Amino acid sequence: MQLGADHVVVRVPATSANLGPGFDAMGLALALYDELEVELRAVDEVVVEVAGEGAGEVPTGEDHLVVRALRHTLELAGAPLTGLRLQCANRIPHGRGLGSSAAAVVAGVVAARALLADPHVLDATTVLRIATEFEGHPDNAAPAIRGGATLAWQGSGGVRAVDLEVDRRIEATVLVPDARLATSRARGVLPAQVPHVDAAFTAGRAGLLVEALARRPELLFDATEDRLHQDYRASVMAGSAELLRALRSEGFAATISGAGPTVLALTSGDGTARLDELLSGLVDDVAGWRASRLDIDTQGAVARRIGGPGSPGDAAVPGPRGGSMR
Ligand SMILES: Nc1ncnc2c1ncn2[C@@H]1O[C@H](COP(=O)(O)OP(=O)(O)O)[C@@H](O)[C@H]1O
Ligand SMILES: N[C@@H](CCOP(=O)(O)O)C(=O)O
Repeated sequence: MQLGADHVVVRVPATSANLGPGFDAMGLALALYDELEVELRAVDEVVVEVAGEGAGEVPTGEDHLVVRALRHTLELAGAPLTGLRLQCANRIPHGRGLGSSAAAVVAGVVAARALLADPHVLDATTVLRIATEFEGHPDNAAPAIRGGATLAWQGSGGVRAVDLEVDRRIEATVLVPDARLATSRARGVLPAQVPHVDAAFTAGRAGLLVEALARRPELLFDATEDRLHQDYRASVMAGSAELLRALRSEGFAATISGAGPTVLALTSGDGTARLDELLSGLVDDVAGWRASRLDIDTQGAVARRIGGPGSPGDAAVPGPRGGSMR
């Protein structure tokens, strides 16, 4: 496959995975974005510039996660390897349970797709498959690619995802601590097996969550209960576990976001005002935490080609269904 562009810009949303009972399956895209610019170079070198989250921390060469995902995707598509310059403006905090690593991987795959002469050779399922190979689980990658809420699963036909309806009344608030926790560490404290009764409890709640998200926000409190991961992880995120308990004891549909330590609260109507009131009263108790209300992103990852001299100008790269990557 030939390359069809040499300069692209990509935007990828943060994601909150699990949503309580949907461990490794459900996720929600949030309007907090990493933006990246990739320019191909004739010289065979990689230059990475990072501003914002991760600056001075992440590698700046071939080991950079975006570069690895981009290279891997171009290789799979049989495109020629070239040097490149990558500029990252990162807003998704790292190691907080807001899908920064999935966003980086999806950014690399989507940038590679946009560079190809025919981006349609990589459909949304293929993009998800490649991203899941890097991440190990598809629950962040699916909403990062598709936007909105998604349910992803791995079956005999490979990894797949469907969109879940989200009632417009639902609002998302994230409570992000300064402290980080690597997803690998939070996965390491999970047991190999869980009691059947807990699996049954959680499966029921995951089904209920689909209905609560779609049209019954008043069911979100029950629907976000989980017995597969949050309690087991409390030992590695004591502050988050305490905040989660406090919010749930006040009736809020709060969960650990992804592998933590961020806490996500889903509210609607009066509940949103009540949460704001509670949080403003807690300011002194929650030093080291930042609360943000984030819109639910509905576009997912988007890419644009930048026109060079003699080319017709900038152009959005259509997703497999014409619009975004959905
Ligand atoms: N934009 C990025 N660019 C490069 N590496 C990244 C980026 N985002 C995340 N990473 C890598 O992923 C790690 C965080 O991944 P992880 O522990 O899964 O937490 P998160 O919940 O934020 O995804 C970072 O420490 C960094 O190594
Ligand atoms: N299902 C995963 C989700 C990890 O999300 P992240 O945003 O913390 O990377 C898990 O719970 O381990």
